[in-house]
Amino acid sequence: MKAGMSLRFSKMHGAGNHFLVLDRRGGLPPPSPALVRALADPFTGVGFDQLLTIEDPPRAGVVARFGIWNADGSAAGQCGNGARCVAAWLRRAGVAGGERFLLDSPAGELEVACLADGRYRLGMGRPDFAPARIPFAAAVEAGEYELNTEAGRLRFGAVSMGNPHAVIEVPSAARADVARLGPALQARPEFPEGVNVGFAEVLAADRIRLRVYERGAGETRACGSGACAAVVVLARRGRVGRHVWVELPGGSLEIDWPHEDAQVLMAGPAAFVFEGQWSGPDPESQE
Ligand SMILES: N[C@H](CCC[C@H](N)C(=O)O)C(=O)O
Repeated sequence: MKAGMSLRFSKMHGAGNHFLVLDRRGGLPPPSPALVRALADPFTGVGFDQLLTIEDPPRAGVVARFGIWNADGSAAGQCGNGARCVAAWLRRAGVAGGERFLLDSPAGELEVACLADGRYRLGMGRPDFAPARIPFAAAVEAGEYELNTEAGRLRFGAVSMGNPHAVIEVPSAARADVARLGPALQARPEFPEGVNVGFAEVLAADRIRLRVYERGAGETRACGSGACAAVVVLARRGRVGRHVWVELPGGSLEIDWPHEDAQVLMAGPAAFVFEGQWSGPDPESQE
């Protein structure tokens, strides 16, 4: 994008996980990492956890594709809360017509269902526990791992939901030292592409509390793929059932994982906050 740029965007959130939504279907080039960082600045930019782009669909039958950038400018493979906001954006724009449609994401196609209560339910794909595809450097797929970090020895489950997740079970999510343990695990070389770190407190077989220190964004008020990751890790451990309410600081998500080979279903809200226009110099020339 050239000097003296101007961008129209939508500001949205899904359970408090907040986004800038940029329509690229008119041929807008992908945002540079420098532009993402400039827009993410809460003081001189717009402020968000992720920037989501709306893009032309890769094939007939798919309504649109969306791209995902974390606030630090890094690209991501999946964003559950963001996918619901993209679905709401496409519905309001009249691009998506019916109650059910397909979206394409960097992690593949997602089935969207618009629920009568105003929430959106997404098929988030099947969890992948294979270390090589998380990616996580482990000799064998153990599901559960331990690592010595600068914040002490941590025990966690590891899984990909199209993006990498580590889930640590804690006695109290409120008292978890998220700001110290999250970066400590992310710093480990065993996660060569980084990792989103979830801190899960089991309240009942169908209810957990969760906080997530996200890759490229820090602690967010909610993480959709993180909620899916926490449920599948805890379900495999026998700590929760197959239908779980996940209570995050910004709201609740409803997760279903019918059986070991099934895809994970996530239902939750999507909200519009405001429409805006950003103008500024090309950050590429500033960095
Ligand atoms: N930070 C994540 C992307 C956003 C995921 C989260 N906001 C969600 O709702 O799934 C990553 O780098 O993999």
